[in-house]
Amino acid sequence: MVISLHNFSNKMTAYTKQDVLLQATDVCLSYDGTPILHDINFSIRNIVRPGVSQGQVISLLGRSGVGKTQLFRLMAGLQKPTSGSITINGNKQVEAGDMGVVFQHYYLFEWKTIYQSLRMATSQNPLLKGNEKEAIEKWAATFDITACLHKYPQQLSGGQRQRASIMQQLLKGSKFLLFDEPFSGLDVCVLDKVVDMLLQVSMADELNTLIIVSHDIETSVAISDTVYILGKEEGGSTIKKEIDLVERDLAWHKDVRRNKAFADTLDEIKASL
Ligand SMILES: Nc1ncnc2c1ncn2[C@@H]1O[C@H](COP(=O)(O)OP(=O)(O)OP(=O)(O)O)[C@@H](O)[C@H]1O
Repeated sequence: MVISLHNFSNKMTAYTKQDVLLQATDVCLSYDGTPILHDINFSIRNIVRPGVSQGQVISLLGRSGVGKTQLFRLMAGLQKPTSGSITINGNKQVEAGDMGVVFQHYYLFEWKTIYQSLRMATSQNPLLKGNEKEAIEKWAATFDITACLHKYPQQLSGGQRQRASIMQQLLKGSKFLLFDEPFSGLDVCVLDKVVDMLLQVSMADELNTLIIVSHDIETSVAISDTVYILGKEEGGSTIKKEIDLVERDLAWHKDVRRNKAFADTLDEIKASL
C-alpha cells in the first residue's frame, strides 16, 4: 500500500513502509535499581521507493545524560536490557556482531594496514567470497581512501580513519550501521563529505539502515528520514517524540536546510529536548 505522495521540485516521490527491520519492545534498563531507560518502544521499517535503492536513516537525539549511549549499546547488542527486547529481521534478539558499530573513536587495528583490516572484514562476509579485493577497491574509491589502503591507521587523518572504519563495517556485510557521534569534531568541508558518504551508504542497499546518535541536531535531521527524541521522565528516559521526516517532505532533499519547514522542525526538536 502506498502511504503517501509528495510533490517536490515537480517530482512525485511515492514510498511505502514495509517489513519491520528493527523492533524495540518495552525496553527498560536500570543499574542497581536506578532506572535509566523505561518503556522504549519503536519500530524501524523498510522504506521502499519505486526505482530508488532507498535505505533508512534514523537519528536518536536527546540531552546530555538522557541515555542515548545506553540505548545505542542495547541496539548494538553490547548490553542486554533489564527487561523488554530488541529484535531484528523478524524475531532475532539482537546480539553483539549483528550490527556494524562505528564508534566515535574509530576502532582500527593499529598494527595492520588499512587493507589488511578491510580484508579481515571481508572474510566475515560470505557474499563477497572471491571478490574481496574488488569490493575493497570499489569502496575505497567511493570513499576516496585508495591512497591510504597500504598505510597504518596512525598515518591517516581523522576523516580518513572514519571512512576506513565505516568501510570496515560495510564490508562485513552489516545492513545495520550504528554511528556514535559521526559529526563531532569535523570541519565544515569534511562534515559535508561525511554527510554525502552516509547518504551514499544508505542508498547502496535498500536494507541498509543507519542509526545515528548525535548532538548535532541540524546535520542529523538533514540526512534522516526519522528522528527519535529521548527525554527524561520520572521512571527513566523514554522516546518522547517520533518525527517522520518523510511525511513532512523533509527527507531525501539535498537542499532541505533552505526549507522553512526544516527550520520549524529544528525549533520543534529543540523545544522538546
Ligand atoms: N555503568 C553505569 N552504571 C550506572 N549508571 C550508568 C552507567 N552508565 C551510564 N549510567 C548513567 O546512565 C545515564 C545515561 O547515560 P548515557 O551515557 O547513556 O547518556 P547520553 O545521553 O549518551 O549522554 P551524553 O550525550 O552526555 O553522551 C547517566 O545518568 C549515566 O550516569
